[in-house]
Amino acid sequence: MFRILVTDKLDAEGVEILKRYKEFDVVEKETLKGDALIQELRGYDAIIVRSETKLTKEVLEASEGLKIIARAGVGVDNIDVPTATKKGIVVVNAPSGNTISTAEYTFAMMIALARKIPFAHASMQQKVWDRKSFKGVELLNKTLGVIGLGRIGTEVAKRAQAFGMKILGYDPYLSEEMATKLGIELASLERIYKESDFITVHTPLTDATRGLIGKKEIEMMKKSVRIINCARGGIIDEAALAEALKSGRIAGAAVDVYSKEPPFDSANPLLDAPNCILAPHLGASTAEAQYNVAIESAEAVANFLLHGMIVNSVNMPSVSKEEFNRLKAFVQLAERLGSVAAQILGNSVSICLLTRSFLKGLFMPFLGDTVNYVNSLPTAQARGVKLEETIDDTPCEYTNLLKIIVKSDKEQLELWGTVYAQVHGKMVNFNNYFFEATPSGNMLLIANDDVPGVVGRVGTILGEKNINIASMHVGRKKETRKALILVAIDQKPEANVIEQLAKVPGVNKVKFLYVE
Ligand SMILES: NC(=O)C1=CN([C@@H]2O[C@H](COP(=O)(O)OP(=O)(O)OC[C@H]3O[C@@H](n4cnc5c(N)ncnc54)[C@H](O)[C@@H]3O)[C@@H](O)[C@H]2O)C=CC1
Ligand SMILES: O=C(O)C(=O)COP(=O)(O)O
Repeated sequence: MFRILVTDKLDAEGVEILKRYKEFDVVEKETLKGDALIQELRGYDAIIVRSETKLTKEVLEASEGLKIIARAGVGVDNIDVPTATKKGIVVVNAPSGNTISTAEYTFAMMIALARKIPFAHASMQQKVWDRKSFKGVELLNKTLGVIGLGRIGTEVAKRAQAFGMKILGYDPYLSEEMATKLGIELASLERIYKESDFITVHTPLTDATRGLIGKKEIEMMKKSVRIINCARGGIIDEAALAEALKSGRIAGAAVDVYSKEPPFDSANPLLDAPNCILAPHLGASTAEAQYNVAIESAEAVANFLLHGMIVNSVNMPSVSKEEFNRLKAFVQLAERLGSVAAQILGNSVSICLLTRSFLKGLFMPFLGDTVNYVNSLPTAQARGVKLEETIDDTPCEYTNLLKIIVKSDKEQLELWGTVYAQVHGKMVNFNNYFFEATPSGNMLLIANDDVPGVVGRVGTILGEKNINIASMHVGRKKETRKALILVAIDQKPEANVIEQLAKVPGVNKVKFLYVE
């Protein structure tokens, strides 16, 4: 039975999906904070949150048994992802379910700003019929600066085109070709600040985007500019924006998100800034978006807990269901080869999903269960392991081949594996000894001279000790007259058996291996 905690308000359909599984115990709680969250979280396998629950370093460090955090939305800045990764907790989000809602909302903000609708509404509520104070501007032929051209930014740009706006865009990760296709002119931030009539930000909050627009940037802008932030509080410096509004340096702003939410106890200067539309983080608050993200998150949690399948992870490579099924045998094989390498080389190794699987296998014999698919890569990096991954399409004698080369201070090990019929993972090369074996369970790896009698004597000794041989594979190098025998056995042999085998004439080395 897996325990799943749902905090923040998740659409009922998402909760229903999870409750349909007999394997899940689903508990719904209001948004929890601090100690209450720490206490409650103990013993849960999964948690589903929106933006209100803060899964801080302290909360995650105190958690026990948590395997997956699902964010029913895009931004994961309420989750300490590095701590989750260190603890081996998969973090997934629901990246596309609220894109349209947030893009439409940004547009609603832009038009409301251009036509001063909320201010006119407030005046009407005061029973003032004022037709002079609320003269606005058209969007036609105006320049819109879009900073961050991901899912939401590009949808905003598409809508702006329909309104006849010119779009200047900035996103270090968007190619010129793609921008042109989208009808966006890529421009420097400086040009966007200088030429735009409206500026909207759609980036995540990162060290690079925190305070992206501050006093200096506002100084470059037109006096008539209107600024919109439906992305994350803190991308635009709140004090600088409030000051620009109060001094009339800019025409207006629309803000949905704040550096601290709710912003009331932090005396946010935007609260009493003029010409500023404020909303309580509503970009994704539509029936459609909430339905979409709840289903995406519930399915991600179910697929992970029941099948180990990872989709939309922000700290693990994601694979689709089809890809996962195709890769399953490779993942297992890579992990097993990693385990073989670790036991051969010892733990002084200096050196996609398969790499992580291999690394998991490589570190498990020394670090035990603390290492998993999520933290195997950071574990390797923290130990100074150098990694190189290459994909080679050149045809070879195998339909697929996983080649792994591990270098330690003292030696180098080359392992090859292949998967047959999408399920049977075989090790086919061990340091240029070719054979075909399943690296699993109790095994003896015997390096010997390629002379008659060795295999027989090994079999006799094991038989005398009542150790059953499950399979035996021999790889030979004719040029050096050396051989390698991999013997799968039903139980772990005593140390004296290994000593006895090592004394067999022609045997040079015997190593016991155990692979899950
Ligand atoms: N107000 C609300 O309720 C909602 C807010 N959001 C927020 O909107 C933002 C955008 O979401 P999506 O478009 O779904 O994300 P996305 O990941 O599709 O797009 C973000 C874009 O920002 C770009 N970017 C990153 N660093 C940048 C930098 N330094 N300068 C310029 N561009 C940079 C990335 O290349 C990417 O293209 C996120 O912060 C998300 O949390 C999303 C949904 C609802
Ligand atoms: O998806 C996002 O990034 C959002 O900001 C939406 O937040 P919410 O789920 O409405 O608390």
